[in-house]
Amino acid sequence: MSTREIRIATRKSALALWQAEYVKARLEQAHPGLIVSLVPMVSRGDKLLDAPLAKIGGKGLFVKELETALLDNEADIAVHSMKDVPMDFPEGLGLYCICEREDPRDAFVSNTFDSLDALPAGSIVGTSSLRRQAQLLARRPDLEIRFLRGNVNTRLAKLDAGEYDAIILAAAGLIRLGFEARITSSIGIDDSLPAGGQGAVGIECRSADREIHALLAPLDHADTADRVKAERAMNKRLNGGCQVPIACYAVLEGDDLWLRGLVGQPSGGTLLMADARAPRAEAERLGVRVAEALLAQGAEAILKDVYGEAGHP
Ligand SMILES: NCc1[nH]cc(CCC(=O)O)c1CC(=O)O
Repeated sequence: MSTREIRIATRKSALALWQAEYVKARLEQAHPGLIVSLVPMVSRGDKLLDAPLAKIGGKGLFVKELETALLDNEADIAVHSMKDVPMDFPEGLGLYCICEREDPRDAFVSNTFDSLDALPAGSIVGTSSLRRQAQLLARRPDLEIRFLRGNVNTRLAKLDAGEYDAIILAAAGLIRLGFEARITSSIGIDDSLPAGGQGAVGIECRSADREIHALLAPLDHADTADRVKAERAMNKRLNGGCQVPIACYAVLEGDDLWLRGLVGQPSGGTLLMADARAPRAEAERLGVRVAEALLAQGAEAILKDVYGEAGHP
């Protein structure tokens, strides 16, 4: 029996729907005649919009409902922003495709100032990412970080309402939603190391669905997949995700991966950094190596403080 229809589980946010539509279009293009439908659902992370992610149970907040739909056979694949995907999957599910990465950088968005450096002392910057906060304050301890969550449209509306002098968002989300013109300036990788997986879309499905795996194969982008594999291996070793002050970013140099990693105090007082290179076939070992270099510098104590405040492991 051959698969004729694929049902995509997706969150209902504009960005999630964009990503699901993107996967649908690419599947239809690769497999003429295949019927692809969307199964939109609300995740816990979408319901609890006014709490800091780190305080409401952290990892997996955006993917659990989608995974349940896969396990209950209400959908066949789930499309995720890779930076929101936990390191481990429920029994019977796995990640079978990583699509080509969009711009991985963080973006500075302001209606008044041209760049981070142009912000006067005391300016109010909106972000709820401890990773962005730590790196921002390390460079500009004179800025005031103010809580900002919600989907991309909500965050831009809050900036436009005058609640912040500037906000920081992932460039990828802005570009995908057609808001590229709102990017005042892109922040260099060195100044704001991204979250593992930032800018990449991944597809999760049932491990036993061989036919689905084969249908997804044309969408897989090997370069992105190896880079993200190294980043996720580092996060996994540090037990981290996108809700903790951990950053990492891998690039290819020929057939070698160069992985940079960072763990920071949310205050910006301490930023630990490490990097290493390895053949791309050893992506996972590379991730573990950089994580261990960070642990050797004391990353565990910093992360323990953060988890302690957040009240989860
Ligand atoms: N944590 C929310 C989230 N998950 C993925 C993106 C952006 C797109 C991406 O990184 O693929 C965002 C928004 C943001 O950080 O600005």
